[in-house]
Amino acid sequence: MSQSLTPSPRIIVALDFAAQSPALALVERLDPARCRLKVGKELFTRLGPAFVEALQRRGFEVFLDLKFHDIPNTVAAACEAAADLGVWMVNVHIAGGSRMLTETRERLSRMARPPLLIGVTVLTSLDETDLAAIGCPGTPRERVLALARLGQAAGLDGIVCSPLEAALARAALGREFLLVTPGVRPAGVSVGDQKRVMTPAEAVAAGADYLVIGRPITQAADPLATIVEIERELAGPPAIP
Ligand SMILES: O=c1ccn([C@@H]2O[C@H](COP(=O)(O)O)[C@@H](O)[C@H]2O)c(=O)[nH]1
Repeated sequence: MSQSLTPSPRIIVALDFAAQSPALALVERLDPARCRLKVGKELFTRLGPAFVEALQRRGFEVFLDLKFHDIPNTVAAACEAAADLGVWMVNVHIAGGSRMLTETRERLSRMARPPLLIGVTVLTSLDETDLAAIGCPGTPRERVLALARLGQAAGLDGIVCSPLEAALARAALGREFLLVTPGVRPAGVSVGDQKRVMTPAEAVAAGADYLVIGRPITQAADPLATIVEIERELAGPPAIP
């Protein structure tokens, strides 16, 4: 899959809300030319496919972030169901294994307009100590790279990683492989439950294609202005005449 060198829009707003009305109130203030939307486990469990369709009717491309992790047939079928919704991007946990990935890749590739298939490497809320506690020795960087290579070999379109691993992943996996990075915080904003974070400009400089940003935008007094501010940060300082 060929990608533009500067995918536009780069910002994916994570819609993590407990109900439809605050989520739609935020969406009404956003612009599909400036961001895509991510629907995760909380809203999808509450509202289901109808909510995704409502966002798409408003002109937004949707990343359905359900991070499937199950046996190959189950994950492949779930991704087909997501594709039937017409979403732009879906994801699975690469730790589900090579057969799960290849089966999903094959089944999506048979569809007329498959979504981008992205693999989660190491959640951005985990550090080396957390990994050790779940029986995974080594650094997040080592594990991200190993999982990313498995995902690339299975034909995924890209990975979810933290911006801290983006440069390493970009160097190892090439320009075409998509890097989707949560764990993004504008300077001075609370990191919350995230552990591996960078600013938007640092993430893009490191090689990230798409920035997943939730609370810094959804909890801002003016979410669209926050997006515009992040876009300015990404564009860099104005040229000196
Ligand atoms: O490793 C991962 C994978 C997914 N996420 C999701 O991204 C957003 C981040 O939200 P913030 O409010 O900007 O922290 C959230 O929906 C997560 O489920 C992630 O953070 N890390």
